[in-house]
Amino acid sequence: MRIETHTLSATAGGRAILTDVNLAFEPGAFTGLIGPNGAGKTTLLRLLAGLAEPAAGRVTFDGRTAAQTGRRALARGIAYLPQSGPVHWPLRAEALVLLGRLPHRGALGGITAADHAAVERALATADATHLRGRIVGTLSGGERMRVLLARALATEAPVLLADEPVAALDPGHQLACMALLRDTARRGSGVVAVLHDLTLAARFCDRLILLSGGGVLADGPPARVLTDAHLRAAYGIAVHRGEAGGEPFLLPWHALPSPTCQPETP
Ligand SMILES: Nc1ncnc2c1ncn2[C@@H]1O[C@H](COP(=O)(O)OP(=O)(O)OP(=O)(O)O)[C@@H](O)[C@H]1O
Repeated sequence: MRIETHTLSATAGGRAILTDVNLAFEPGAFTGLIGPNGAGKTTLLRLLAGLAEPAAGRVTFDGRTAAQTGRRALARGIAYLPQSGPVHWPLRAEALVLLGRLPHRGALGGITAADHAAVERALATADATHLRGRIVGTLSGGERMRVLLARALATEAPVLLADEPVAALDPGHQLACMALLRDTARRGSGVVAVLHDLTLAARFCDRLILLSGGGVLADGPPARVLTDAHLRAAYGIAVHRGEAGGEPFLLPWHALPSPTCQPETP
């Protein structure tokens, strides 16, 4: 599924968050959505998922609006992994993952062998099989995130939108999760993830979109987006750069006084 935004604008609490955003997301690419706190990453992701209405402009899914596509087709086409928060439902992890299969069920349809197989695959892929019997509310932040990732994977949708999927994970699971998202894109899905770790973003993503100042400050391959000038303008930081095994890495090194944010002019 190809998702496009057309002169998309978003407001929240009476304030403009994003203005005139034009982007296209193709199948088979892993895109990282980066930018400072409050830049509008979650806002954009929810619009891409058809979960929110834009203030102006529109989002299309294979050329059609959310209304034309229909709620059920959207739910089958797009898996949305929200930012991790507490889960208060007294639900076992396996039952939560099974909820990812809901878009595939008919009005009176029961759980099929295909649903069970998809849940098994998703639990294994997210390294969450051993958590299947646990009550979700008792899981640690990282365990909960892996179960929520399994729920998104169980949908087996051609698009996966993930909001800070690695924020609560330990370094080993961060690397595994980023590799999993990249592999999911390699198999043909469109994957978009909100990320704060710039080194992980640079290493694993095909494309980065840097949001800042109400719009897209930079969009392209990681090396073109993560320049000193862009990082200074968006985050107000200077970075330390290096290389390991032929791959570049960068570490946020120190904060600079008063960043200025200017969206890129087309
Ligand atoms: N319901 C709301 N009412 C008022 N302001 C809101 C509402 N929802 C979001 N905002 C504001 O919109 C801006 C963008 O929020 P959003 O969650 O998209 O940012 P973000 O880039 O994902 O940030 P973070 O990196 O902190 O998660 C923020 O300033 C936020 O406070």
